[in-house]
Amino acid sequence: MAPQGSPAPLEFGGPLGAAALMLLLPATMFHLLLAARSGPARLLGLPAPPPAGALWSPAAPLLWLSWLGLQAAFYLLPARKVAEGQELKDKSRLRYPINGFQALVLTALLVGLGVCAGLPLGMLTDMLLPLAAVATLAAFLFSLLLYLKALLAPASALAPGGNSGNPIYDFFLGRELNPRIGPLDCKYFCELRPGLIGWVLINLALLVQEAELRGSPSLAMWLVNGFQLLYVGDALWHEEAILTTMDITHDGFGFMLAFGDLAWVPFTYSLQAQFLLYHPQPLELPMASVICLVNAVGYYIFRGANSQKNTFRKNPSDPRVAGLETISTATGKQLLVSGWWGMVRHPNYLGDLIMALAWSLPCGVSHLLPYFYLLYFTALLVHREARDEQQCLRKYGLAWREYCRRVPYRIVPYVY
Ligand SMILES: NC(=O)C1=CN([C@@H]2O[C@H](COP(=O)(O)OP(=O)(O)OC[C@H]3O[C@@H](n4cnc5c(N)ncnc54)[C@H](OP(=O)(O)O)[C@@H]3O)[C@@H](O)[C@H]2O)C=CC1
Ligand SMILES: CC(C)=CCC[C@@H](C)[C@H]1CC=C2C3=C(CC[C@@]21C)[C@@]1(C)CC[C@H](O)C(C)(C)[C@@H]1CC3
Repeated sequence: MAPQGSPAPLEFGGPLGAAALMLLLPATMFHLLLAARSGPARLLGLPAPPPAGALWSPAAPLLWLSWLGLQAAFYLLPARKVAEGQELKDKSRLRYPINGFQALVLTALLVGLGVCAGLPLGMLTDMLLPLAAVATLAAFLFSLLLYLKALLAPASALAPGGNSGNPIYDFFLGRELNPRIGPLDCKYFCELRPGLIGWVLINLALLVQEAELRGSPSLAMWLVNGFQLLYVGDALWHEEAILTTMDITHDGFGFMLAFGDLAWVPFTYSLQAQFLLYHPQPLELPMASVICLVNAVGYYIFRGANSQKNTFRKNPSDPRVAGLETISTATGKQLLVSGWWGMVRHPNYLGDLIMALAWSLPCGVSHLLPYFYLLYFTALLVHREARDEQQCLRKYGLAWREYCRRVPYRIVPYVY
């Protein structure tokens, strides 16, 4: 265990790993976008190269910037609540507007009005490659600006992780913990608004385009749209909960999150809907009902576990959690050892993975491509679990070891 106060150990394979990821992640994203459009739709193997000019459109930067501007404007509107973040190194707490769900509703109203006025939403699907190119470029430029901005930031504003002194590693992980431009908190804004809401908008455009091509959207397309809308709506409804995640409290804002939020989430998380537009899949009602049940079970575990921990962290005496068994730690905080958090050490990851399976199943079993999200997400959560484990061991020491003894499985009971 690294002693408290020592420099954070290098993650993601250090500078070499960070450099490789900065090339691999955008390459994978474009590979997936092209594979979804190609006839064989192979996850592995090279898809046909895009026709000349398919990666660029002069309208794309304008469209993308307008989208970012619109979401920033919604962020700055009066909020139903202003929440305080975790205590920072200098003992202060930042304030965050809780109006993400409002931004989703306003976006839906605006898009609805646009469609009634003749906006060709389905045509957005032809712009996905150029928009992904703009988002990738923007993520690189934005990360560079954030890196330079951090040079002027006080030491107390720097993240525990992204300040190793190696420019490649620090550019990737992000140096400043909570960079702000005026009232806009860049990381909090990017993590929940343009990418997540953009994801459901892309899904909707794919559904509209399918209806235009084939007369009506398929049942599979409805399911994928419905499940992912529920997931995004849930994230925005419980927006305040993100303030305690490691992305906000531990990770700096660098290329990893900028690219992840602005490009990776909207363009790769919509892969199932993209696949379905180009490769329609038959789905009968009985199978659809089973898939809905799988999603419902996943959501029940995901929401139950996340809400239980959030309620407990806000107020351990809340009657909904007061009866649960706990372990005391030297920091004064307690750890739950019964309820969802007594079943495995990351029950919320288990629920999230079950939902990920339900999002791929409507795409049938003839192709591996729509299962990319499940495979990637398993790798991401296994790695994230290991990172969180290290951080908890550093925070809670022996109490964490005792928790691991009492709750031996990490994500899947009796398996892992
Ligand atoms: N769709 C996607 O791409 C992604 C989704 N997610 C989802 O985001 C959600 C949040 O995940 P994440 O931020 O990784 O982590 P968690 O919400 O699991 O939070 C981990 C933290 O919870 C606290 N904790 C751990 N065990 C206990 C316990 N027994 N009792 C009380 N508190 C405990 C610790 O913090 P402390 O003690 O300081 O409170 C720990 O650091 C998950 O549902 C995950 O599936 C995450 C990444 C990507
Ligand atoms: C491969 C790559 C570029 C990695 C970067 C990782 C990011 C894509 C993810 C890190 C944590 C995330 C979270 C969500 C989306 C993906 C990223 C940004 C999240 C907003 C999805 C909705 C959930 O309900 C959530 C709010 C719990 C979640 C928070 C973490």
